[in-house]
Amino acid sequence: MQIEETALPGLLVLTPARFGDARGFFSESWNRKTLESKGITLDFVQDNHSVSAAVNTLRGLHFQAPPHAQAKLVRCGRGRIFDVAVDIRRGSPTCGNWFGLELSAENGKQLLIPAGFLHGFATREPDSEIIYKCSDYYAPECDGAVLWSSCGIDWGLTGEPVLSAKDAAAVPFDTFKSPFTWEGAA
Ligand SMILES: Cc1cn([C@H]2C[C@H](O)[C@@H](COP(=O)(O)OP(=O)(O)O[C@H]3O[C@H](C)C(=O)[C@H](O)[C@H]3O)O2)c(=O)[nH]c1=O
Repeated sequence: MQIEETALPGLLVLTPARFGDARGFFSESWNRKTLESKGITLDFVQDNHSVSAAVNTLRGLHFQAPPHAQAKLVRCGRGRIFDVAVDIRRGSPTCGNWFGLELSAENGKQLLIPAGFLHGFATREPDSEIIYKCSDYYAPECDGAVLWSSCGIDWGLTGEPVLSAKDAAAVPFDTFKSPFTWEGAA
């Protein structure tokens, strides 16, 4: 398991080992003990799985507010996505900053997103599949969204995004009031 820090504190890129042979490969996509041995102690309770048919499908930017904030461990099971997290922890040195990277079935990379971040992705291939672990259960009453085009993110779209009505009508970042604070803030 390779673990890389990013410019946003707490946001990590994980690359599990792959054991290849003539049949293909085997990989432990998640192992609690492995993460705990690296100091990552998240208690995941729900797995999510979505498939997006069209290229340039954009889902996000979403979060769940406390008391049901979710950390997520995101990977791509088929195709290719550009996965994005935005730091919305008030008082964080990188509050308002975003990070994105390509997750694909081929590169096997994962994004570990702590609570306190917006999450979204745009698909780069048809029928791309995202699979992600969440550290709290779905709580629609705590569900929130920020407009995908209001955070200065370079999504790398090659056409108009395919959006849900909810995402198309989300609040712009500059009027959004984050429910998260930076733990280390004085
Ligand atoms: C998130 C969620 C949704 N649902 C139901 C609610 C709706 O009837 C249906 C589609 O939900 P939504 O349009 O919110 O799905 P996405 O647009 O893929 O949202 C997700 O995409 C972004 C990238 C995320 O990180 C979040 O996990 C999540 O917000 O699934 C559930 O039953 N359980 C759930 O945990």
